[in-house]
Order: sequence, then C-alpha cells, then structure tokens
Amino acid sequence: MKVKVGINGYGTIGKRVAYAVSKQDDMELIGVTKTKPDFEAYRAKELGIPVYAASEDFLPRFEKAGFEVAGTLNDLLEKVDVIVDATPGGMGAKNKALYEKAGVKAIFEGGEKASTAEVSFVAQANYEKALGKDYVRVVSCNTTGLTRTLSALQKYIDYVYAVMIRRAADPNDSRRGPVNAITPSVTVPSHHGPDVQTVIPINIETSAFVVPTTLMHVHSVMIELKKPITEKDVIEVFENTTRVLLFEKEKGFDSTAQLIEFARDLHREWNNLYEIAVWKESISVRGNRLFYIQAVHQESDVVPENVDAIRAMFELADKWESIKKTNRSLGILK
Ligand SMILES: NC(=O)C1=CN([C@@H]2O[C@H](COP(=O)(O)OP(=O)(O)OC[C@H]3O[C@@H](n4cnc5c(N)ncnc54)[C@H](OP(=O)(O)O)[C@@H]3O)[C@@H](O)[C@H]2O)C=CC1
Ligand SMILES: O=C(OP(=O)(O)O)[C@H](O)COP(=O)(O)O
Repeated sequence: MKVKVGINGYGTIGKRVAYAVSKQDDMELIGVTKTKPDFEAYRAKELGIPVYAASEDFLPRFEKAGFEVAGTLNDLLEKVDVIVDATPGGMGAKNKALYEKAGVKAIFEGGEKASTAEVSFVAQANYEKALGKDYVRVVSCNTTGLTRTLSALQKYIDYVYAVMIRRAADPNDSRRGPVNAITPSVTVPSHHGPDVQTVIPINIETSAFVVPTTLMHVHSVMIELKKPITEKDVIEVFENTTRVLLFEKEKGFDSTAQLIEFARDLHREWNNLYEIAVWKESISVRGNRLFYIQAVHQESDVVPENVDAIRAMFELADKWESIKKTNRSLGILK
C-alpha cells in the first residue's frame, strides 16, 4: 500500500517534505497547495506536482494569472490519506476542522501548540507513540535538535540548561531580516525547554536570542549529570546516534558557514543538513557538568521526521526500519 500524501503550504518546510515524500517507495505525493501563482507554484508544476489553491478565496489570483490549478484544498483532501500542514504557525490549528471533516489524518509542524495533535514527535525519541495516530505534531527545528542529542544522553541527565542562538530569518525571507540587532526572548524559559518535555520527560530550561544570520541556529547545552560520563563516552554516544554528526573545528568547521558549505559539497538538495551538527571539541566534562555546542539547519532537520511520522501513523514500519529507510532515501549519513 502506498500512502497518499498532500501538502498544505508549499513553503520552506512544505516543499522539502514534498521532495522527501516523493523519494519514498511507500508514499505517493498527490498534490500541494499555494495561495498564489508565484515562481514556487510554477516550479511545482514543472516538476509534475499538481498545485491546488489553498482555499476558494485564492482562486481569483490563479485565474487572473492564467495558472490552472487542480482544484482547491477541499478537492485535495478528497484524494489523500494524510495531509502535512506546513502553513505558517498557528494556522494548522484552524485548518484541523477541515481535516477532521474530510476524515484525513494530519501532521502539524512546530509552529502549532502541542495540544493541536495527539503526539509531539521526534522519530528516534518516541516513534512508537505515533503508531496508528490521526494527528501528530513534528516539533520545531530547535526542539528536534535538542531532543535528538538529549534523548541519546537521557540516562545521564539530571538537569539541562540550554541557550538557543536563533537565526533571524530563513535565506528566502527578505521581509523579516536579518536585522542589525540581537533580540532576546524575554520570557524565560523560552518555549523550547517546555517543548522538549512534550517529547521526552527531562528537566530542562532554555533561554533564546535571535541574531542577524539566516544559515542555522546554534545551541549551547549545559547538563548537570546524575551519572558520571567521560568526554570519550559522549563522543561514542553521538557517533552511534542517528541524525547527529560530529564536526571538528580542527578540520575547518569554524562556524555555521562551513557546515552549510559541507552540505553544499555533498550536493544536498537546497543544501539541506538534516543531521544535527555537534562540534566535537566543544564536548567537555567538568565535574558533574557536561557541555557541548550544536548547530541546527532550521530548514531541513524536521524533514525526515515528517516522513517517519507518516510511516508511524499508518503503521507501515517499525521505528528503526522507518528511520533507516528515510535516511537511505535522503542520503542522511547515519
Ligand atoms: N522555517 C523554519 O525554519 C521552520 C519552520 N517550522 C514550522 O513549519 C511551519 C511552516 O513554516 P515555514 O515553512 O517556514 O513557512 P513558510 O512561510 O515558508 O511557508 C508557509 C506556506 O504556507 C502557505 N500559506 C500561507 N498562508 C496560507 C493560508 N492562508 N492557507 C494555506 N496556506 C497558506 C504559504 O503559501 P504561499 O507561498 O503560496 O503564500 C507557504 O507555502 C510552521 O509551523 C513553522 O513554525 C518548523 C521548523 C523550522
Ligand atoms: O521552529 C523554528 O524555531 P523555534 O524552535 O525557535 O520556534 C523555526 O526555526 C521557525 O522559527 P521562527 O518561528 O522564528 O520562524
């Protein structure tokens, strides 16, 4: 059986998930929605992807441009088993009623509240919780990044404090920035710590700052240990953790710029770095405290999670079968 997948919101995340779905032999990409006939809509059509108007209200825009759509979101919902809602944060919760009415399963993204779905999801941490579910939320890029490394170390952790240095805007976003400023999230803890707790039970608090860059987020992670662990052990844990890669400053990885160049050198689509990048030299144990620094490619780390979430919701594979299949299909290194 091939699961029929639709994407509502063919933007930064939606287009990458559409690409990833098209690479799976157990899924079929049925169509995507757009609100306007811009270059992304034309490109989707060139790729042979049926484009639907995100609602009837948007039809006149397409008609005026002479862009023939395959229908509206409601028509797409009639043809799919699952819809991936990658609309701007908060919109997914409003769309949920449409999905319920159509009897279609739905995946929501990290911009939605945890309460929008039955489960908040990171494949390697809680794949089983999404088995057979109708509504799953793939958590935000930062939460996914934190959860990947922290779940691997969970048995050693008493308490985590992490500082999130967030990119101001995605590279395609010329409206939001970057701006010449550092903007703190003045609410402490920032939403990231509580959000990790929707996936794994862990003591964690975070604070967050937005800085003028578009490439990646960076996290400074500080852990109080309840069980001793050495730096060598931590390196071994991360070497054996899927979707986490170690990078060395010694080899020229001075900053997020070289991490993105690495993804470009791999000829990854959109220079996606699906893996969380941990700087090897940053792993440091001092007494009962462990420190490390990691970077998150915000545009892509959640993409394999969406694919695994679909497999879990339709019980197509067990956890490691799905993760391995997704990794292979996207060229994820381990
Ligand atoms: N960007 C990131 O770094 C990450 C984002 N997320 C989460 O993913 C979700 C999507 O974010 P992102 O991809 O960045 O957003 P984008 O703004 O890049 O894309 C949003 C998409 O939704 C469409 N859209 C806009 N308005 C409507 C509407 N009224 N009805 C239906 N579709 C609409 C847009 O269509 P059109 O282009 O035609 O206007 C666009 O395709 C959010 O929940 C976000 O928090 C999670 C991880 C990382
Ligand atoms: O999910 C993300 O970040 P977050 O974990 O800081 O909310 C994405 O980078 C989107 O963040 P944005 O809401 O600042 O665009």
